[in-house]
Amino acid sequence: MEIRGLIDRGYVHTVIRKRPVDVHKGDCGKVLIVAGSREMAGAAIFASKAAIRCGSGLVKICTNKKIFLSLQTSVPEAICMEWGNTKDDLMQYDCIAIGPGMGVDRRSKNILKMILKDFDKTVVIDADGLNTIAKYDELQQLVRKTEASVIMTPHIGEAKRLLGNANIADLTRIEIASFLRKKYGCMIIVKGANTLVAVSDEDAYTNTTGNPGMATAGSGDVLTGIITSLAGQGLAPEDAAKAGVFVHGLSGDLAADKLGEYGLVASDIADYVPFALKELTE
Ligand SMILES: NC(=O)C1=CN([C@@H]2O[C@H](COP(=O)(O)OP(=O)(O)OC[C@H]3O[C@@H](n4cnc5c(N)ncnc54)[C@H](OP(=O)(O)O)[C@@H]3O)[C@@H](O)[C@H]2O)[C@@H](O)CC1
Ligand SMILES: Nc1ncnc2c1ncn2[C@@H]1O[C@H](COP(=O)(O)OP(=O)(O)O)[C@@H](O)[C@H]1O
Ligand SMILES: [Mg+2]
Repeated sequence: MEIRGLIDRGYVHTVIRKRPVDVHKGDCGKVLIVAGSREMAGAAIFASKAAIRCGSGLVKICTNKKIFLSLQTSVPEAICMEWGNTKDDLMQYDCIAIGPGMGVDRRSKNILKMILKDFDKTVVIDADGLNTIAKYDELQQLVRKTEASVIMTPHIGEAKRLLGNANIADLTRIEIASFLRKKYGCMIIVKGANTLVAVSDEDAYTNTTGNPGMATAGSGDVLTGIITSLAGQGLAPEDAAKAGVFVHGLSGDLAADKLGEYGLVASDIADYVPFALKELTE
């Protein structure tokens, strides 16, 4: 695997376009985000707020009923759904995200299994979605076999778990991506300063946006929402992954210009997504 180039503004301009005047919400993607739990409502809020702010026509959140009220207060545009109802026809969605703050248990395993078996568009897997896959061989096989285009978004700690707790401390980002790619055969985003996006066994790209202010709880959940939204709006999985990390970093940069790096929080990144998209489509 080699770094083929940088993810820069010039490239992102070619994949995120100004909206046609006659567009309607049905054209803007219907996405499902499986996220959150009683202890971690925030993760579901950040991901769904980012997805709606990134332009999705409809965002549905599948989560624990106990956090419906917090979600509906923080992101009233999103529709809440209970875990048990995930069987509701998955193919109606243009993209599905799974993982932020959902916990690692049998229920997480079962939902992942269902999505990987029954869905054939883009699936973004983050956080506890990745931790659950790391725990069950059966899911690891399914990631390799699924017809869906899977995008995994690990930070270094999650990457280590996905590689069976191997010692990866001395590996470069590209070596980590390469091992993950060999094991899972899907698109891999290794997060952190200069996030790396590995789109095939040969090709990887480095992001050029983002700042240390983004080292704050929930900023990865925002990234999940952005990539999911872009894939749901019709970007090819590879473009959703690459443009998604760029838009995420640019939103963080615009937020930091205004707020500085210390006080920047995840909700700010989601709130600045519209400004990043405005800049990119003007
Ligand atoms: N408000 C909410 O609801 C929020 C909920 N959230 C949810 O919390 C859940 C747990 O997710 P999490 O990422 O916080 O914990 P976890 O996977 O154990 O990772 C920590 C381990 O990984 C390592 N590590 C991490 N990054 C690294 C790096 N860049 N480079 C190197 N190492 C790195 C780190 O190592 P250390 O720093 O200790 O050396 C440590 O061992 C998950 O469901 C998530 O969605 C969050 O989204 C926050 C907001
Ligand atoms: N120093 C940094 N520079 C640029 N981006 C960063 C930096 N630190 C963290 N980020 C970004 O913030 C996000 C953190 O995601 P993650 O570790 O999953 O956090 P959380 O689980 O709390 O949401 C990633 O997109 C990562 O690239
Ligand atoms: Mg995370």
